Amino acid sequence: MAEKHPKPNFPLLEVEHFSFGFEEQALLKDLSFTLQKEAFTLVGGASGSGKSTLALCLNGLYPEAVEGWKQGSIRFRGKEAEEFEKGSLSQKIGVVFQDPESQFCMMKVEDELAFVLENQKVPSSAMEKKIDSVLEEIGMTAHKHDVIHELSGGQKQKIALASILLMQPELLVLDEPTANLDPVSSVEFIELVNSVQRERQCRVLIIEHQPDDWFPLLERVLLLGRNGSILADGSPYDIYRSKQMLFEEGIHIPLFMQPPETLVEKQNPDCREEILKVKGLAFFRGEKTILSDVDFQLNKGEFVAFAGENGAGKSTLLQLLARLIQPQKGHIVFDGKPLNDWGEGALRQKSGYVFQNPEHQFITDSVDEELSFGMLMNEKTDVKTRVELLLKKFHLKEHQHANPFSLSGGQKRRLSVAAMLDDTPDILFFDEPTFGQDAGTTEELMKMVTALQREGTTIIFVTHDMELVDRYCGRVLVLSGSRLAFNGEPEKLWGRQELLKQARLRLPFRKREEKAYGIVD
Ligand SMILES: Nc1ncnc2c1ncn2[C@@H]1O[C@H](COP(=O)(O)OP(=O)(O)OP(=O)(O)O)[C@@H](O)[C@H]1O
Ligand SMILES: Nc1ncnc2c1ncn2[C@@H]1O[C@H](COP(=O)(O)OP(=O)(O)OP(=O)(O)O)[C@@H](O)[C@H]1O
Repeated sequence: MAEKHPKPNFPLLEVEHFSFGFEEQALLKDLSFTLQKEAFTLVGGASGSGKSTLALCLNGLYPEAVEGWKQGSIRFRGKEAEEFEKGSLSQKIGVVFQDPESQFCMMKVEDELAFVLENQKVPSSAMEKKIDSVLEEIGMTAHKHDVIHELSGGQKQKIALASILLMQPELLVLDEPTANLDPVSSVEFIELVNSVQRERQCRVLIIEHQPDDWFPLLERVLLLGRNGSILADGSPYDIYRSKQMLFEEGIHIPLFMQPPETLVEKQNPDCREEILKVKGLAFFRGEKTILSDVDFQLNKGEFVAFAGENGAGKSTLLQLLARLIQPQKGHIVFDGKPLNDWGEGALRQKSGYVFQNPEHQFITDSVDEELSFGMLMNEKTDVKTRVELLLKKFHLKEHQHANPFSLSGGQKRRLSVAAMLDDTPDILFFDEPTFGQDAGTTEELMKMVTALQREGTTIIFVTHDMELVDRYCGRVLVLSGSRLAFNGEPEKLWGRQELLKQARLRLPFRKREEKAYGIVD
């Protein structure tokens, strides 16, 4: 196919001795690389290494939009970033940010896309055609008139992509685009990006912790080190072969390049003592049934996952169990007593909740205060030592005085989890605790969670990560069509092909491999 973007003699992007920081602190250090041929490049690196910051510098938002400084240069097609008219570089280098919702300005899909075109001064007479064409390209024609906040996570991600595609970017930067998607939506989104790239002949930079599903598309991997400088830059196979270096930096290695995993021995506790009992639970939002007829019980010390497609009601169920919201029908019994009979103080002491959006949890102005807040409330001793330990375990020590809102996505998530892990509560509710985390932190987090489980804490994870379900969970509950569609061991779920399809779940890597080799039917 003919190249859509003419190729002058200049490389697409040249980053030369580029550094960026705030006050004395350099976040990106002396980066030099050129992008030209490769269709897909993955930018990886430990959480906090500066990947999102790099994306913001590339499209010209930083240092303009913040009080930051920069050294060195970024050139696009031979022209210095600062020589571009305000806002025009972000059309050539289009970034889809980590949280697509932060990108939307309008209520409805077509208005959002029209807004983007308006900013580009496209005449109204030409808008409809462009909107229809981009919606067709991403397979969202049927959703033209939909309200954005009523779309599923995967659909929102597609609309965020569409709004960037309308600017005809030559370089498309996607910052953890599949982190919030259910397993099938995630694969579909990757296929979509692949077809967009082939059709438009643009170049794509993917910022991602988990390289697995992107791997077949990747031509190059560029890793940032914890100190914000380039750690490695080369072909995917060469980079991911350096296992020791990746391990030390806490970077995920593709599953197929890891030694055959021995499954973590799941701790299926003998304990038959019930901690939660749910009967006839139903929850509605207006006319919409979110959950109905949900019955199950959990025992002390179990490690349970809630799985299901985007919008299936997993977070809703978790919030109901933690009494953050009230059901319209049904009963919940917690530790032998109706949930509503518990006093607020006693309930909060017995349980911990990690929100899907970590920012919903922050109540203080600094990382160390955030960690000590609960301890002081519960009149704990040794607060300083306990805080130090958590800072160290969660790699937050050098940010202890930072405002929680200024942290990177992964750091925010680590802080929200760490704030719940000091104690040994009876039950811990986690809404997607591992998304956007590097390998090192995921490992550390799972060690701490399983240690708590050994001490008798019941753990509930809402997760899209089937590897995690496979390795750690004794039980998985699948929500589909507003009902509880499965309640049992993960191994049994992996045998239920139809249900997996219906709930938009995937087999974990281990089972996909077995299937590929004909070991299972
Ligand atoms: N505050 C709200 N107002 C209106 N609708 C909501 C609200 N919160 C959730 N919903 C809707 O309720 C349904 C269930 O949402 P919920 O967040 O529980 O799903 P989920 O399974 O956790 O999804 P995801 O995997 O995308 O996080 C979805 O259709 C969602 O759009
Ligand atoms: N506005 C800000 N003020 C001060 N420090 C900041 C600000 N924004 C980001 N940082 C710091 O810059 C560093 C890099 O953050 P960035 O979000 O680029 O990391 P990342 O590699 O994308 O991380 P993650 O994988 O966790 O998303 C972090 O240590 C973060 O705390």
